Amino acid sequence: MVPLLEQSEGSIYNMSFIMKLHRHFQRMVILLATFCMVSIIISAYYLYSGYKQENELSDMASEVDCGDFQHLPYRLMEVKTRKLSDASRTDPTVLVFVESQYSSLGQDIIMILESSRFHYHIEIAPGKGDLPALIEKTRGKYILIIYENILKYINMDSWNRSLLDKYCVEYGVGVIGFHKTSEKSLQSFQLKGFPFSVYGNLAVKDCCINPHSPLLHVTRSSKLEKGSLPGTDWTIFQINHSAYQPVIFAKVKTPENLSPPIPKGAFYATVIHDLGLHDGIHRVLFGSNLNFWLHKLIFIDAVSFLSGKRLTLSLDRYILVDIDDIFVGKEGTRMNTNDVKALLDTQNLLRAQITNFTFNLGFSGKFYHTGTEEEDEGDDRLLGSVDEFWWFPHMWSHMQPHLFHNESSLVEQMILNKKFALEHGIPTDMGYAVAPHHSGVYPVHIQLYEAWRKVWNIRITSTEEYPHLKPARYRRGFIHKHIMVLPRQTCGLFTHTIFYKEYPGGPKELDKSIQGGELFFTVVLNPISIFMTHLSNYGNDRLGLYTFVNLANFVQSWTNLRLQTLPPVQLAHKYFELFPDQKDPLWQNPCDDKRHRDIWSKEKTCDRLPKFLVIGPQKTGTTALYLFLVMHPSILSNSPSPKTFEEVQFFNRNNYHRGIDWYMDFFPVPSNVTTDFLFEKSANYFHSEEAPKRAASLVPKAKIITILIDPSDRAYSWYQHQRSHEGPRSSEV
Ligand SMILES: Nc1ncnc2c1ncn2[C@@H]1O[C@H](COP(=O)(O)OS(=O)(=O)O)[C@@H](OP(=O)(O)O)[C@H]1O
Repeated sequence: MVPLLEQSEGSIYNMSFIMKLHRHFQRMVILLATFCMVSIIISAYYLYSGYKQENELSDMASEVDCGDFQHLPYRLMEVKTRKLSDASRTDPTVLVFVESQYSSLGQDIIMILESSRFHYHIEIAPGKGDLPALIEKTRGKYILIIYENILKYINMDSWNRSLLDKYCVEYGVGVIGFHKTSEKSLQSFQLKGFPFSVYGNLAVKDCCINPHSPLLHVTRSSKLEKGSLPGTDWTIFQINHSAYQPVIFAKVKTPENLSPPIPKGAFYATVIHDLGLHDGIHRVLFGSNLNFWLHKLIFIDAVSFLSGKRLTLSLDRYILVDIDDIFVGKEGTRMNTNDVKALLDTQNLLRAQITNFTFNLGFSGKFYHTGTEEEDEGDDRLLGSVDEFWWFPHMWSHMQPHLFHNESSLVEQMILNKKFALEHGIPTDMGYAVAPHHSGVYPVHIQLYEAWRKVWNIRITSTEEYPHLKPARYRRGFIHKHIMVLPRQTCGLFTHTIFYKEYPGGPKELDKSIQGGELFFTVVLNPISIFMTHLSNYGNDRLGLYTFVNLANFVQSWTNLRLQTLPPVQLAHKYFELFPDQKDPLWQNPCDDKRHRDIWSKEKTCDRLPKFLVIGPQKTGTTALYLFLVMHPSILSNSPSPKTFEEVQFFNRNNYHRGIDWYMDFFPVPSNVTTDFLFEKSANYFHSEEAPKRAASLVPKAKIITILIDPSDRAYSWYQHQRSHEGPRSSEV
């Protein structure tokens, strides 16, 4: 028997064990419950803060310098976009809806498309949203749609909008639009159909690029771009949906009066990308125009991305820097030995950024050693490093070739320069030459072409003048008499730009041009840029070195472009490989452009061009008409051609490549330019594919005469003609 006490002790012991167990269990339950609660709270916190982060992206971003990308909010991670459909079912033409023919943003859009050599079609955006035909047979007519004013797209009537959306989805076509607020617009509103708010009429500053934006191609996400952005009418997008990605951010400068208020110093998207996750259509919206250079760059990339890379610029950029007149310069403005040393050092420095970079030096031997003592030593230092550079000849005495009517005197001048080159070990086989002031290159002075070939075996030259100096984006190349003429670009350095402080328009103009201005976009938009600079840009303040070092730095910081240099012959082949359709020239009247007239030989005239053309067609009585016309005392025609008799047949076939001197030689010099009428009859201009554009270019004001008769009469006459000439088709008729 267990004693009671003991019994009770035992039972007490048992009881306390159970109670302990119970307490432990209770504690465990409480602990577990607490743990669960804490987990829930933590999860809720993170969920909430995650949501908040998405909603208040800009607030988070405001605390970081966007150059430090690892601290930027999670939304800036790589994203999956909806794949663009096969865009090859559309023509590579952009449909641009502009506000008016003269609207400035519309013109900027067109300017970039033209400079990129993309095809486009312009429509004035109608109020209701009526659309042009988008499909031809089963093919889409447009690869991309651009709205200068995105509100025209957003507010179009539902019928047109659903048509456009259907087209975009079916053909994988994206939309680019610009939202620019005016003084009248609301400061804050919801963009109809989009899950984000828009704030307008703002000034913004300090901007950076989302490095994970799938749009980026040419553009490289770089450091924070400090400073105010142009204009005070910016729109910013406050996104709270993961289907939209910011592309560019900027801080708001004037947020005081905003309702609802937004934090000062926060980053907000000025460009957003609708990833197409919602309705299958990619859209890129700009909260301003294209005045800001980074918007221009992103616009180029948006066109590339949304066209499935069919309207895209390659990343290779070839740059050739010519230094003209390396010995020609006023005493006191030329290079001394230190300048030459700096030239060599900079050339080496630039090679790190521009593969194979080499300055291309042009020389006129007559001016060697015509500076001060120090400058003459500079000349010798240049020749002491002759192998470090590429060289190209000018005229011996820097004369303009169009002043030489006689080819043999041009040849003489060139021989003198060649002798100088041989005496000083300057290479004579580069195949490239440039003429002072573009003289003789375009408009073509045929004597120059002939002399170049004979003396130097020149195969390449360059000019800014074809077809005209301005607009620069229309400059083209051509091949004439086996000489490849490449377009030259303008870099803003001339004989008189020798001091930074005295740069035209103020020194900051040069910096602006380099940092996202004209010079920068010249490189971005032209696969090949040949720049002409002058000796005096490398002495004095050495502006030439300043310009190209800073340009290369800027291009490298903000783009993915691969800069390189090629010797002129290879460069020319590359050019016509890229632009084969430019090989054939299109001649213009040299007297229609003042700059061209100035470099057109005084011994030649522009008056020996026809005022009207009888274009055929054949067998319609053109010979009879020709004979009747020449009976008139004021109507004069060409002298006969040995091969084609009264017809010159210039515009239709290969005679065109003989040049305008050849053509004009057929015509008399009119005794009275106003009352005399020169004309030409070539009956096969009528069916020539080339003749219309060639004639429109050279004689744009010429009247055209054509004779139309009953086609069966013409066919019968043609049949007789073929029979009498034993033509191949006569027996088939
Ligand atoms: N005044 C007048 N009115 C109408 N038709 C005329 C006139 N004069 C010539 N002819 C007829 O035109 C035919 C020759 O045309 P073309 O001179 O244009 O021929 S060509 O293309 O230059 O070879 C040729 O036609 P066929 O005789 O039928 O061959 C000419 O007879």
